[in-house]
Amino acid sequence: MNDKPIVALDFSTTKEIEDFLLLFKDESLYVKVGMELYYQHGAEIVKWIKDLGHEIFLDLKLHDIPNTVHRAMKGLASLDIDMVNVHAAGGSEMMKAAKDGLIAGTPVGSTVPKLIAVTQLTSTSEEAMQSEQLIKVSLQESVLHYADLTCKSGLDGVVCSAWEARMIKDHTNDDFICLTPGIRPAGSAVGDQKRVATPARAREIGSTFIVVGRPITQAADPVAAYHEIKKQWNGVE
Ligand SMILES: O=C(O)c1cc(=O)[nH]c(=O)n1[C@@H]1O[C@H](COP(=O)(O)O)[C@@H](O)[C@H]1O
Repeated sequence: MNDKPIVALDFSTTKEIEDFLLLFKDESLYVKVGMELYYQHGAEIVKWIKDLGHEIFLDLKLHDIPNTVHRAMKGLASLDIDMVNVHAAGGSEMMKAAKDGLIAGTPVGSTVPKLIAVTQLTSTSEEAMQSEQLIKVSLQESVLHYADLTCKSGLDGVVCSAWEARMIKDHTNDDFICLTPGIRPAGSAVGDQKRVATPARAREIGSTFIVVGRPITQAADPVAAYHEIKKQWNGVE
C-alpha cells in the first residue's frame, strides 16, 4: 500500500488550489486532479502542481472509442503524471488502446504512468446499477468482472470501493492496484457516496491507495485532517 492518502483537489479556481497547497508547502503530497480542475485549467495546472514536487493522479475517466482514447492518452503521457484512469465499461479493446497510447506518448527515459480502470463508481448502489444500467448480477460480481477484464487487458489496477479490494486482489494478484475513493473517517458526512469505508478499514481490507476529498478539503483545518487520516490509514495509534 502507498502510505500517502491521495488528496482529491476538487476545486475550480487556481486561487483555491494555491491556498490549499500553500498549507502543505513543507511536504510532498499525492494529489488527484479531476475533471473540474483539468477542464478549466488543463495541462498548465498539472505542470504547476508537479513543479511544486507533488505526485499526480490525473482522474479524467476516459471512455470513448479505442482510437480516440489511444490518441488522448498519447497526449496525456507527455504531462509527467504518475497515474491516469479510464472506465472499464469502455471494454478491453479500449483499455488496451489506452495502454498503448500511454506507452507511445511517454518520453524516452521516463516512466510510463500507471493506468487503472473504474469498475463501478463508489456513488453507485447495487439497486441503481441493476435498475439503471440493467446489470442483473450483484454489484460485487459486476466489480469483479470489470476487475478481471482490466487485469486481462494489461492495466495496473482498478478504482473500486474499499469493500471490494480483498476479493479483487485474491482474484487477480496482490500487486494489482485497488485505488479506493469513498473514504470517510468515522462521523464525517457521506454526501453523494454510497459505498464508503474508514481509512483503517480500507487498510485492513487491502486497498493500495485511498482517495480522500471533502473530509480534507472542506475541513476547518485541512492539514490536521490530512495527518489524522494519514495516521489512521497507516495504522498509527
Ligand atoms: O476515479 C475516482 O477518483 C473516483 C471514482 C469513484 O468511483 N468514486 C469517486 O469518488 N472518485 C473520485 O474520488 C473523489 C472522492 O471525493 P470525496 O467524496 O470528496 O472524498 C472525487 O474526486 C471523485 O471524483
